[in-house]
Amino acid sequence: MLREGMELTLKKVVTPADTAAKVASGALEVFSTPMMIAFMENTAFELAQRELSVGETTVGISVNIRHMRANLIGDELQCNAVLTKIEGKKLHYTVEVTFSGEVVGSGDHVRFIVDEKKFLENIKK
Ligand SMILES: CC(C)(COP(=O)(O)OP(=O)(O)OC[C@H]1O[C@@H](n2cnc3c(N)ncnc32)[C@H](O)[C@@H]1OP(=O)(O)O)[C@@H](O)C(=O)NCCC(=O)NCCS
Repeated sequence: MLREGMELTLKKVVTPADTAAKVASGALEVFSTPMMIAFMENTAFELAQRELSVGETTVGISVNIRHMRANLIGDELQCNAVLTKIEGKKLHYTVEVTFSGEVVGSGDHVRFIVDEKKFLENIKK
């Protein structure tokens, strides 16, 4: 069962697929902001998914993130997500990525609990 205050920490090593040059968010071979946000979303998603029923999942509906420190391929990062507030189907998180104890990026993220089948059926074509 989901409870306010739950948290999860995941690790990841920066790979060549994660760079700004690779995902076209910039020119340099450094850890990209979109892949940092994907790591934050993945941590928040995993935290919720472990507690949901079969057929339920979460989708991301909001991110408000700062990226404060650059990283190179091979750096081992940690992401911590804390479920700060449950508001009906809305799950509010704080997320923080660190490298060697220094903050790489942080911010707020919101996910929404959906029924997988209904969500896909409701997408307008
Ligand atoms: C999640 C989603 C289905 C909610 O739509 P819905 O079921 O019609 O629900 P509503 O529009 O009534 O919104 C429910 C609540 O979420 C809020 N909300 C919905 N989308 C939001 C967004 N993008 N940012 C912030 N709040 C949002 C609404 O303001 C509402 O808040 P309230 O209950 O306090 O009034 C819809 O926003 C959506 O499909 N978003 C895209 C998600 C996505 O594709 N993510 C990427 C894949 S993981």
